[in-house]
Amino acid sequence: MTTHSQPIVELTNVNKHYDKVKALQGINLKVMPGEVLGLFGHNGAGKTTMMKLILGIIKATSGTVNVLNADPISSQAFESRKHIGYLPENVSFYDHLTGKEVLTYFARLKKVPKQQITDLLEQVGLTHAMNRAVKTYSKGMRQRLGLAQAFLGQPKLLLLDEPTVGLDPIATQEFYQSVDKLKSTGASIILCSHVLPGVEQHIDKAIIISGGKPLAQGSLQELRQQAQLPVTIKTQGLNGALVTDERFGDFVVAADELKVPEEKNLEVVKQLLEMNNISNLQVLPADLEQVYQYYLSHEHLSQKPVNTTEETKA
Ligand SMILES: Nc1ncnc2c1ncn2[C@@H]1O[C@H](COP(=O)(O)OP(=O)(O)OP(=O)(O)O)[C@@H](O)[C@H]1O
Repeated sequence: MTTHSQPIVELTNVNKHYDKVKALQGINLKVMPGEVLGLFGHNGAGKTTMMKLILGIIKATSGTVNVLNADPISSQAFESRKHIGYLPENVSFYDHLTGKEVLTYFARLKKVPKQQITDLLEQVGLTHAMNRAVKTYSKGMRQRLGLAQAFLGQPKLLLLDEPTVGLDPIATQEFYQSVDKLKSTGASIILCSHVLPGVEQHIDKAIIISGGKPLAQGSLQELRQQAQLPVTIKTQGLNGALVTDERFGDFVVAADELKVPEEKNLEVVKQLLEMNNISNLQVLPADLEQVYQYYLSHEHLSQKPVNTTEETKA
């Protein structure tokens, strides 16, 4: 039985080569129960390869893969596979069926009680459209139907491959609300994407890969600390006083904006608050996109991965 201290997914020293292509190299990874991992990288970085290894579709060239206490390509994985939900990239359904019929079909395949169908349609906000043909659905509605499909059988592990590609900002937000709801039932989620805006608040930790190699992994806070990215402070009301103030000479990047090393943040905020005419102040830590850009642009400097064994949560 899976206890709370055991990882749901564990990859140890995993390499995957397709002939001469080293699709993954030296991957070490743990995903704990109820944890959401973001898997980030450019096209061809190795994200889908990692998903396929976890699903047991392909075999690692070397290293060990353990998913729900089994090697996903072993015969023992037959049982554990029932507890895995998967939303592939570019999900497609039988367009002439209704949303409810699509889910009924997958529920029968997965041997899941029918009751779950209406519950899940409600959870992803598709109750109003469940009797309409899928061909009338928007891209966002199809993605949400895909998520409901992936969540049939209350999986302990959910794999989402580029789930928000092609979704507008509102649909993306709605999609993540559904993910959060499903996460609250205790499932672990691996979410792979190269669309970063909006993901940040929905993940517990991230791994950034490039050319099959891990560049960094850990909670966002840990990644920010490792990268030593400055905090942005935006001010209002100072009318140019920032630029002429010698104390801020090293930090000013615009008439009302500073970039300050994290350890100086508090000191600078105190100084700013004492200035005449300050009417507002915003402190913004580096976001996921900046963290991602940092690690990719410093790739040549990071010969070895950062934090490959940690499993702390933010
Ligand atoms: N079956 C295969 N045979 C040969 N090479 C492959 C195969 N599958 C993937 N690759 C190669 O492995 C590398 C990683 O591919 P992968 O599909 O995992 O990347 P990805 O990060 O998912 O990319 P994308 O964001 O474009 O989907 C790429 O160089 C790709 O060309």
